Amino acid sequence: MSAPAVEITGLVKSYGSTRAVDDLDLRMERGSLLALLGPNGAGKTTTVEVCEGFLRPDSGTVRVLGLDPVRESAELRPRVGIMPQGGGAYPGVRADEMLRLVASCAATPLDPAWLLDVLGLAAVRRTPFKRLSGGQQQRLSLACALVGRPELVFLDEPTAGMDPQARHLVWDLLSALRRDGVSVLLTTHLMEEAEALADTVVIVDHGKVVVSGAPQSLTVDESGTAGLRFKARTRLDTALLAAALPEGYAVRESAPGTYVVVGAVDPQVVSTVTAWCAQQGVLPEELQVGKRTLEEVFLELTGRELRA
Ligand SMILES: Nc1ncnc2c1ncn2[C@@H]1O[C@H](COP(=O)(O)OP(=O)(O)OP(=O)(O)O)[C@@H](O)[C@H]1O
Repeated sequence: MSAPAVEITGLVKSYGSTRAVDDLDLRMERGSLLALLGPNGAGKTTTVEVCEGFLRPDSGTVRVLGLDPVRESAELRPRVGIMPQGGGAYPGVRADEMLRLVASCAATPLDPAWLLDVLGLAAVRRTPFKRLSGGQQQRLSLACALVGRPELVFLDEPTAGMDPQARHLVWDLLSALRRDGVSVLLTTHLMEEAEALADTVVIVDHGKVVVSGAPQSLTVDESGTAGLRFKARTRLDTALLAAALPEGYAVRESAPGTYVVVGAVDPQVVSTVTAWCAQQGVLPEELQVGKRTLEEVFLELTGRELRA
């Protein structure tokens, strides 16, 4: 059986006294798309740079396509595509020259003209890199990561700074790659990107995995149902509210002033919650029945906003 696309065990990486990655485990199956989601400074880039072989772990093991990314980098390089954060190129090089140059290093490259077209760059193919907009530079950098037909790609914030139209072009291309069996590991702090694309989302914070799983499984609550949430003043008596509900329901204050009713929601449950709030003289704001967003998952687990 072939090794996983990426397997990380107990990864620790510090910069001086800053522990950027703190005992992180991760497994990514071949042909899947994994999103490392977390706020700024969570350790996403550091994790990816260790996988790319640019940084050595302080401790722990990392295997990419079954290989050690530092010791076996020569074997890995032709099989892996990399889009670093911020990209970069010679300022004077034209978009198509740059992509053709990268393609010339690969055994069986994709057609550069096709890739420029798919990424909405055909009209600027003769434009020097430094004159491309930030979003166009990002797309060219993505094209460079993909043109060699890699088995696995690492994309560090691939859509940062793109307008919604460009972002959707990139999402479509990444979905197509995944359908073709390419393994994709991307970092993002856009939860809608993770929800739209990923088979597996790994939410990281302070260098640790907070939670991981399929987006559909993370966004239902622990009872496996859609759940009910509302906001109100802090420190409501959650035990009292739970007692007003049928047996088996639980109520938590998941973050200060955010309440979650865990259990199957039906009209009677909504009515009981609002009636109980009325008795307490409390207005339940933003009352919501349905799946959580990944933003809410992060908030409930860390007490902080993902975008903060
Ligand atoms: N070269 C470096 N030297 C010192 N500290 C660093 C260096 N690179 C990263 N750090 C620190 O390590 C921590 C993790 O950074 P990292 O870039 O891996 O996070 P990130 O999740 O990718 O963040 P972002 O979303 O902002 O890119 C942060 O506290 C950061 O300041």
